[in-house]
Amino acid sequence: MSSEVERRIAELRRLIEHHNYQYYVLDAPEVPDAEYDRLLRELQALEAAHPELATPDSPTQRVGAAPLKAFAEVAHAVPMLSLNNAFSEEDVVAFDRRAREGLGHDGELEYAVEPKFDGLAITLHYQDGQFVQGATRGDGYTGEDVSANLRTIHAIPLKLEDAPPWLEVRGEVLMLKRDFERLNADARSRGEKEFANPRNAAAGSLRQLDSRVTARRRLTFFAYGIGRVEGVELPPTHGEVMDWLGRLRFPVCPERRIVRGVQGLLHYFAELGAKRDKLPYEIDGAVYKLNRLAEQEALGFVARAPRWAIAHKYPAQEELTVVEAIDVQVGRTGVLTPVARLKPVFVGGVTVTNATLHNEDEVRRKDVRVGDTVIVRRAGDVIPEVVAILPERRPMRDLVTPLHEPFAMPTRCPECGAPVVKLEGEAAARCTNGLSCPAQRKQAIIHFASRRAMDIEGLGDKLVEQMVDKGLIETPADLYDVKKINLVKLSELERMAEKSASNLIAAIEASRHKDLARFILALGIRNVGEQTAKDLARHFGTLDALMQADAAMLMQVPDVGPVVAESILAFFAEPHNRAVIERLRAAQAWQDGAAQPVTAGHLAGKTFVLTGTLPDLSREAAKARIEAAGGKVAGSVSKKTDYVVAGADPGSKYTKAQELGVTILDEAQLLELLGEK
Ligand SMILES: NC(=O)c1ccc[n+]([C@@H]2O[C@H](COP(=O)([O-])OP(=O)(O)OC[C@H]3O[C@@H](n4cnc5c(N)ncnc54)[C@H](O)[C@@H]3O)[C@@H](O)[C@H]2O)c1
Ligand SMILES: [Zn+2]
Repeated sequence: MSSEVERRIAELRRLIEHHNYQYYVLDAPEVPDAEYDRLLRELQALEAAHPELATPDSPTQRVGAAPLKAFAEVAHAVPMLSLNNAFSEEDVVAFDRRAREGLGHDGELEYAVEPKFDGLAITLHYQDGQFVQGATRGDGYTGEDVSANLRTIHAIPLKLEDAPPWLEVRGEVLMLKRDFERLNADARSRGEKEFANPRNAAAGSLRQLDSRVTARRRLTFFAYGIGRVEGVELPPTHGEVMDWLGRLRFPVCPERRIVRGVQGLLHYFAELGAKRDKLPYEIDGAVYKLNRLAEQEALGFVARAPRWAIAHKYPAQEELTVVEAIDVQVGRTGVLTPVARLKPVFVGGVTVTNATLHNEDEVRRKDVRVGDTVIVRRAGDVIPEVVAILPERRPMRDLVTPLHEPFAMPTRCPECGAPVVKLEGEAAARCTNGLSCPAQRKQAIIHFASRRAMDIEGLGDKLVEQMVDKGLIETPADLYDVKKINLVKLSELERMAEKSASNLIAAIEASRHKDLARFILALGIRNVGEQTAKDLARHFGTLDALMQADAAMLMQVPDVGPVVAESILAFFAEPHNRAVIERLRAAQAWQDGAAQPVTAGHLAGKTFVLTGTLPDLSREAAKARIEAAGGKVAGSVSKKTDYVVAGADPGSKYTKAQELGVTILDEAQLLELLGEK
C-alpha cells in the first residue's frame, strides 16, 4: 500500500516539476491552472497524510522555478513567496480562525483586500529615489535581473521624489486584456505561436533578452507590497503603506479596500467578482492580508507562503474535458459554425456542454477531433470556446479507440441540403440557400425579435423554431399578418396556453413603430451591428433614403467601409428582402426619423488629438466619429489643439496637453461631446 502511495507521490512530483518548467521557464503551460492545482493539492494531501514521505525539495515546499541563466541573478533580501489558496468559504473561515488563534485575538481582524492580479511578481529597487534594479521572483530567493526590460514599462517610475535611501517595491507586471488580444492577433496573422493567457504573455514579454521586444509589448504594473526598506519609519498598516506608495507615484489598484472579519472578506469577494469581467486586466481571485504590519510579523511564514495572507480564488475559467462530437450549426446569414459537444464540465461558474469552434480553419489549426481532451474557456458572458487540445492525451488508433479523422466541413448544408460555399478570403462557409433554408429563416426571425432589435417579448428561440417547422411563418413580416398569427393558430403549438398566446400577440402589437435604428438592426444585414445601424439611421433618417443610397453615399457614414457598404447594397438588391420590407412597411413596423447629414457637423473647426487606449472605441472608430461630426484629428498636441482624448496608458501627448492647458476628455466625455450619450 505504502509503495503505491510512494509511486503516486513520485509521479505527481515529476508531473508538477514538468508543468512548473513549462509555466515558469518557458511561459507556455500545457494544462489549465485548474488541472495543475488539482495535482498540487493531491500531492499536498498525500504528503500531509504521510509526513515521512515529505521532502524539502518537493514542489509543495518551493516557489516558482530557478532563474534562467541568460539573466544575471538577483538575491532577494526579503524572500518573494507565494500565497496559500482558498477555494471555498470554509477555507476563508479557517484562514481567519487560524489568524485569530495565532494572534490570540477575540474580535474581528482588520484586513487589507486587493484583487489577485494574474501577472508575474517583480521587485523594484530604488536607491536615493533612483530606480537601480528590478528582478523577477524566480524561486523566491533568487530572481532574474530584468532591469532593462522594466525600464520600458511606462507605469513604473524611474525616479521618486521624497524617497528613502533604500526602497524595494513589490508588485505585479501584467498585460491588459485588450493588449493581449492584439498581441495574439498579430502573432496569428504572422503564423507565430500565441500565448495561452495574459499572464504568460506578460511573463514572456518581460523575460526577453532584447528589451526592444519588451518595449513593443504593452505591459503595465501595480504595486502591492514592499521588500527591504531603509531610512524611513513605515506606517503601521498595509493600507497606509499602499497609500504612501501611491503618493510616491506607484500605480496602486483602485479596487483595494480595508474590511473587517470574515463577512467583510466574503462581501469583497462577491463585489470584486461581479466586476471581474469588466476590469481591463485579468484577475484570478482576491488577496486578503492582515492590515496591521505588527500582526503580519507575529504570524510569520510557512515554507512557501505567509500565514498572514491568502488568495481566495474565483472558479477557474479554463478546464479540461473531452469532445464527444462535432456538430455543424447554421446561422442567420447561412454561416456554418462547427460546435464541439462536450462531456459536461464546470467552468467559469457554470456547467458547459457545447463550445464554439468558430470555423473550419480554426478547427484545422487546433486540430480538434472527436475523442480529444481539450481546454475549454468560458469567461463572463462570452460563448465558451475550445482553446487547444492536449495532443499527448489523444486516443491512439487501436482496436478499442479508433483515431478520429480530422474535421471537415460538410459540402452540403446540414439543415436543407443545399451546396455550401466558402468565399475567397472569407473564413466562413455558407449555405447557399438563403432564406429558403429553414435554419436561416429561423435565425433571421429570432434575430428580428431579439431584445436589441424589435424586442418582441416571449418570442424565444424554441417558439420560433416550432412556428417555422409547423409552417406558421416564414419571414418576419408574417408575424404581423393576422391570418398567420392569431389565437387559433397559436393554440395549435405545443405548450402554448391561451394566456401566453394573447401575451405574445400583444407583444407583437407593441413592437410596431420601432425607431429606425432598431429596425435596420432587425433586418439582419450582414456586417451591420448595433452601432452601424444607429449610424445609418442617424445619417439617412428614412429607410427609403438608405435603400436608395449608393456605395459612395453609404461610405460617408462613420465606420462604413467598402465591405459594409457592399453588404448593405447586396441586401437591398435581393427582391425577396424588398418584398418582406414592403410588407413590414404596410404593418407599420418602423418609424422614420430625420436625417442628420455629416457635412455641417457641430464640431467643425475643432482639432482633436488621440492618445492611449480607449475602453470601447478603436482609434479608427474615434477618428471616424470626430470627423463625421466635422472635427479634425491631428497627430500631435499644439496650442491649436482644442481637445486631447486620453485613454489608458496615454503617452507624452497627455503630459503635453496638461502643460499647454488643453482640455482632456475621456471616452465618455468624447461621446457626450459628439452627442452620442
Ligand atoms: N498551468 C500550469 O501548468 C501551471 C504551472 C505552474 C503554476 N501554475 C499556476 O500558477 C499559480 C501558482 O503560482 P504562484 O506560486 O506564483 O502562486 P500564485 O500566483 O497563486 O500566488 C502568488 C503570487 O500572486 C501574485 N499576486 C497577485 N496579486 C497579488 C496581491 N494583490 N498581493 C500579493 N501577491 C499578489 C504575486 O505574483 C505572487 O507571487 C497557480 O495559479 C497555478 O495554477 C500553473
Ligand atoms: Zn441551408
